[in-house]
Amino acid sequence: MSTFKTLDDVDVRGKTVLVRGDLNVPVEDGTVSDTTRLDRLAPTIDEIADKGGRVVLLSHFGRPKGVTPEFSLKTIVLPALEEVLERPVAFAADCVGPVAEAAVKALKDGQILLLENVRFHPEEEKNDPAFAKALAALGDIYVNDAFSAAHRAHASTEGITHHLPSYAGRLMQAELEALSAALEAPERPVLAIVGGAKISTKLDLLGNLVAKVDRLVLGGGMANTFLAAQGVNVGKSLCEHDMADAVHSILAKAKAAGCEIVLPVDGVVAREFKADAPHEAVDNAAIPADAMLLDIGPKSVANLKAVLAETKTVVWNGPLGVFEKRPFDAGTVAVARAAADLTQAGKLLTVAGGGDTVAALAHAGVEDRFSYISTAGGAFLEWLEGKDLPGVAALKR
Ligand SMILES: Nc1ncnc2c1ncn2[C@@H]1O[C@H](COP(=O)(O)OP(=O)(O)O)[C@@H](O)[C@H]1O
Ligand SMILES: O=C(OP(=O)(O)O)[C@H](O)COP(=O)(O)O
Repeated sequence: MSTFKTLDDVDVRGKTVLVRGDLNVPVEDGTVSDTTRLDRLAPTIDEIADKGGRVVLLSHFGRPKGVTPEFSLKTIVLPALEEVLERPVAFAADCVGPVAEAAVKALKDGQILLLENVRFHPEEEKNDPAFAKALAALGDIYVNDAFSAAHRAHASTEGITHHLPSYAGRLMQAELEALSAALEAPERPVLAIVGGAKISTKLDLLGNLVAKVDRLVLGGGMANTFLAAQGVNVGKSLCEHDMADAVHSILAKAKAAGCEIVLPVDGVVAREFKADAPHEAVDNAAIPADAMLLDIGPKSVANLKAVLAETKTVVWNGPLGVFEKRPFDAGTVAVARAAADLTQAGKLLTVAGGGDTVAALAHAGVEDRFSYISTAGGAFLEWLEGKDLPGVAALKR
């Protein structure tokens, strides 16, 4: 199998290096609530800058529809990045065209420039060849250090590699090595926990994941979507009602593969999406039509603790509830701590990842008590399915 080139294979001195990072960090109250993705990207940026390369950073942030100030990388992410790097980072208000070109031209050896959100151009997600070429025109070489976005065949992760010598960054290398070491031959039973808010974009991967794991526990908006597809009235909960067919197809695949799907049996509901909103725990059959499920309930937590006790390997992406708003963090925190305790007792191997998942595990105080924490969520699960991730495959070409 051909493998990719790394920073060991190139002299970056005096070169303009386009570095694709994943600066899609969780934000709470106008600040970055978890800097893990920045911390883990920093060694690649430092190495290139210290060797005299000119670093031009490319990233997406959120899922904007066109240019929206709320998704600018300038306001919240840029200051956090400068703090992590402990060096100044210049900024250009566009990632292609004259604004970007002028900012790149002004860069000196060892300096760093961040370009505005690549998703402000719809051509990014379409992997438009002309847009990929325009990005590539800004640099001499390309380094992909965004493992967590490697499941996307976008212009800044895939298309650009057709135009520039391409290398893997240190985080990309480290993630692939760590995940292979932990999960190449996992001890069974293997349990996957998938929660969170990204539903339709993660449903596809569940269909394959059920063939790889013995049990699949669902929480968050993903669980709501499964419950609704099975006729449970989930009220005003986060749910993609039009995904019922996809859900039934996954349930059929799980059955054929002998994978047990574990859904919540109860939930914590509230009528307002805010911390300390009046709330109650109810069984699935009693979810009020005007309320939202914001966490799994105590019976579901007890179930999951029992399931964990008979599991050898856990892979986890997506919080089980709205962990950012107390007390709706309780389910995620309880399950995370139970998994961490079993890990520390040497009874369980735990691998978790995802921007918000890492923030949730840090909130639970267990980020150092899992076996491995990945910066990636969806990408890590797709890697686990055995898929050749487009962003990684492009580096191997
Ligand atoms: N029941 C729920 N209702 C609404 N949002 C939820 C629910 N459960 C979890 N979430 C939200 O899901 C988000 C994380 O989802 P996602 O982006 O898929 O995870 P990750 O970034 O780890 O891959 C969190 O902001 C959390 O508040
Ligand atoms: O946060 C990310 O993925 P994750 O939610 O699976 O951890 C990546 O930045 C990819 O973002 P996307 O799912 O909008 O392509």
